[in-house]
Amino acid sequence: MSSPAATAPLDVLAIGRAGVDLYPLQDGVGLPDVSTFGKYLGGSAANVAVAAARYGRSAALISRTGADPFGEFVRRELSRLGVSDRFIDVVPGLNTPVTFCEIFPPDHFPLYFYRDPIAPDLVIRPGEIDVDAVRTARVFWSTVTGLSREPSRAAHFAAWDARGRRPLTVLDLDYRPMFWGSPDEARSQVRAAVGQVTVAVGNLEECEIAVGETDPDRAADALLERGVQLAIVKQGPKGVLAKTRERRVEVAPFAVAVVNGLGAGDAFGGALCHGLLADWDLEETLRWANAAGAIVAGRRECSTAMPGEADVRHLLDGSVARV
Ligand SMILES: Nc1ncnc2c1ncn2[C@@H]1O[C@H](COP(=O)(O)OP(=O)(O)O)[C@@H](O)[C@H]1O
Ligand SMILES: O=C(O)C[C@@H](O)[C@H](O)C(=O)COP(=O)(O)O
Repeated sequence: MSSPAATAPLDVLAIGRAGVDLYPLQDGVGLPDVSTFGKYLGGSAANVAVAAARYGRSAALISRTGADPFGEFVRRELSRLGVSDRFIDVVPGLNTPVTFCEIFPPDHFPLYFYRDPIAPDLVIRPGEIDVDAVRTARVFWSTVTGLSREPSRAAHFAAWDARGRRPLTVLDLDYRPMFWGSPDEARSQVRAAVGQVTVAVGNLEECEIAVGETDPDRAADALLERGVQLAIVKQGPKGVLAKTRERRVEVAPFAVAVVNGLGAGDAFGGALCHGLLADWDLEETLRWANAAGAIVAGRRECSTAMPGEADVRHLLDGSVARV
């Protein structure tokens, strides 16, 4: 795969976490008993960019790594997987983040993030944002982790200011409690961020942080009331609800034998970008995104597990029964 030309507007520009996922090669055991690990590109925003690139979309990631061999791996792997690394800088003195998980199918996948004292992706400064790239990207994708610390928080707001709430400005509500001082701190930052975007996507726990609602319909309505044009509430193996001012669409999930549910949300995100860019009907886009999520839930890792068009079509064409 080739990286997009530096001058052309990107289909998808994401900003956020990039790192190394070290995932157990044994399932059903805790980390004290795991003996071997696989090494994969990780980080939610990186995964979404890779997922979009899999469908032929031009994609780039704004992020940072440490000045270490894992940082080199992240940049090399992004490029190999079709995501431009031209907005990835090195932060001297910090380590590239490493993430471990435990794999207890079908529904228990605890994550262990090693991002202390601060992850390089949280030291992106406002003046370092390529505002032209942010303004012209067809999709600008961000996640709420970027709001958890300065200077990254100011950099996100600078990017949104430059973009001016232009469609398709997406916020992944991706709330990870361990990155925040308190849920209340997250609430106030995420609420301010919702007012900058046109699409919000999150699960029920994340919607509670964003708008104080845990009922899917009420959560979507509350996001729309804050000026979002498309609100998407993911419910894991229960599927997804999406609302615009005119429409309410609910799409069932696909049944899969779950290996590792981590990464399903990012697969959903990359597929969502693809469907929105293609201007597909909302229901069709969500069916595609659910299928992509299910495929990754059926695989061990995240980035390199992202499906291509043929994989998704295979599932959509009914080769595997729907729930
Ligand atoms: N166990 C599963 N079986 C089938 N589909 C799944 C499963 N987990 C997730 N998905 C699909 O992936 C989408 C995103 O996953 P979800 O777990 O809701 O995201 P997140 O990881 O961000 O919370 C879901 O809407 C669903 O369609
Ligand atoms: O997001 C991270 O920093 C690590 C990811 O690579 C990770 O595996 C993950 O949590 C995926 O997120 P999800 O798609 O929301 O399950």
